[in-house]
Amino acid sequence: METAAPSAVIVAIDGPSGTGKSSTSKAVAAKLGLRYLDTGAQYRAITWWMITNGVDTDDPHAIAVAAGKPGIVSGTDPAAPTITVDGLDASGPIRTQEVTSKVSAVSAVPEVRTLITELQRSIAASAQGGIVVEGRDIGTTVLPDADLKIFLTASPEARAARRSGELRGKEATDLAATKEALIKRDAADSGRKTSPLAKAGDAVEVDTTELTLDQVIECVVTLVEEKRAGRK
Ligand SMILES: Nc1ncnc2c1ncn2[C@@H]1O[C@H](COP(=O)(O)OP(=O)(O)O)[C@@H](O)[C@H]1O
Ligand SMILES: Nc1ccn([C@@H]2O[C@H](COP(=O)(O)OP(=O)(O)O)[C@@H](O)[C@H]2O)c(=O)n1
Repeated sequence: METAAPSAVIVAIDGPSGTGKSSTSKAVAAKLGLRYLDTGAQYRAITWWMITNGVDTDDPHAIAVAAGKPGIVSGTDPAAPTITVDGLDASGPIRTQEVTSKVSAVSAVPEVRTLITELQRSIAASAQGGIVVEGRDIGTTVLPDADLKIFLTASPEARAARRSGELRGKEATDLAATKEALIKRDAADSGRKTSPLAKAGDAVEVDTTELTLDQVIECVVTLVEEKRAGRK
């Protein structure tokens, strides 16, 4: 006899910028009836708060002192994820190039990471039916006991092309500048002392360079279903 309801599953999806983490995670969560958490949005939200409140983002001490002040709330419906800071919708302002250029410095501050990591763990713990959590350190640090860990990669060229396609029309950008900014952010995120961007030893690596988004989604859905079925 087959068992009935699938058990709650926690999926960690990590990787550098433009590998498809957000698009894949949202789609997988929606298909499988799981919640969805964009942890990058939380680091962007705290960075936006620092900028709008005049905190010098080049001063780790000032960032550490202010880290506990903003109230960040993430909505985890994959069809309509939300992020608010002190009750204000931050989904637009957190995507500006100014925030993108400063987020690595803010997210490298240990006090910021401790607070945001606690928030992420409590969100994951309260997601009764399971959740897909995407970021940089989910499999290594935030949820080391996740049922399934995926590490997405893609060539810098493919990632820059995807990002600049997204930015076109919003803010002036060109491919070379996008690629340079992306490589710089990867280096900062991989090189920081506290929970750097890294593949967990037990993560499944998926190179998305030559795959369509649908193929990546299908691949991850299959891996989750295999986990749920207890076949792996
Ligand atoms: N496999 C893929 N092939 C082509 N475009 C993709 C693929 N995966 C994602 N994209 C596109 O690339 C952009 C960045 O994807 P996103 O999911 O935001 O990446 P990340 O969260 O890793 O930064 C989006 O516009 C998305 O639609
Ligand atoms: N788990 C995470 C997620 C994001 N971040 C930081 O937040 C930044 C923005 O993350 P993001 O996922 O929104 O970035 P994109 O890849 O979508 O551009 C990253 O460059 C990291 O500095 C982190 O440190 N740890």
